[in-house]
Amino acid sequence: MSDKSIGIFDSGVGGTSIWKEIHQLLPNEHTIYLADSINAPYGTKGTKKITELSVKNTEFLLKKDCKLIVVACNTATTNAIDYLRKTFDVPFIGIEPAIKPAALNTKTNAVGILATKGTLSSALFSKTSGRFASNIKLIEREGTGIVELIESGKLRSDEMRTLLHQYLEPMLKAHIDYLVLGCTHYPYLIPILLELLPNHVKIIDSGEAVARQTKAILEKNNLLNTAKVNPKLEFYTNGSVEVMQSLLGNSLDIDYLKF
Ligand SMILES: N[C@@H](CCC(=O)O)C(=O)O
Repeated sequence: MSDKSIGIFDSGVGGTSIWKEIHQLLPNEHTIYLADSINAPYGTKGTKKITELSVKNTEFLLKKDCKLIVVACNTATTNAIDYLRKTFDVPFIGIEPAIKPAALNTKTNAVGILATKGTLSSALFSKTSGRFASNIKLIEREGTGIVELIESGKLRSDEMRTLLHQYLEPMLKAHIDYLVLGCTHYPYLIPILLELLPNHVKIIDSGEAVARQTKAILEKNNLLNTAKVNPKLEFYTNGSVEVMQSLLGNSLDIDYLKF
């Protein structure tokens, strides 16, 4: 049993989509979320820079005595998680695009994946796609510009619809029946994607799986918080508090903090 916090970080506000899944599954846990929005997007940076920023984020959360770190960013996971695990003595949970379930279930043998350049060009991604998707057509598109629009509060904008339309077009031409969201900012696009995609295309993201894995690792290490307390929910950002608030809503008792 441990009443320390779960630490969660992302290049910005996107990882709050993962935080929601974790909070829903583990409502007793104290959490500290770190949005490094000033350095977003990570997806256009190289592995060295992404690793450096991920180390800085981890150190921030460890100074706050977190018991486990969730890397709520596909780009940071695919580029830096090996290094983090080697460097810090704390359990890490990462997130990767959910290619496996899409590849196993596709009927058209064509799966679309939208992710950042940093994720799609990583060694971990090519290993995972080689392993699970070698027999299917994988239509990869870099979501250039999407993270920037979300970070600047332009989630529901004409610019966003234009970008998405452009990225989905080649996927629809290839008759995909699954679209994998390979960036934690993208679950916020689902309402718009549902309007743009035909009904038979299913959207998959990895949020729920990450929450289940977080629970399993806490259990395994005897770190679950079994006390019935009101959890402390702290959200640190070096960007806009308003954008973060707009994604999380007002119903939760959250402390928003600048750093
Ligand atoms: N949250 C994003 C990071 C995107 C970015 O900063 O480019 C991810 O999962 O990949």
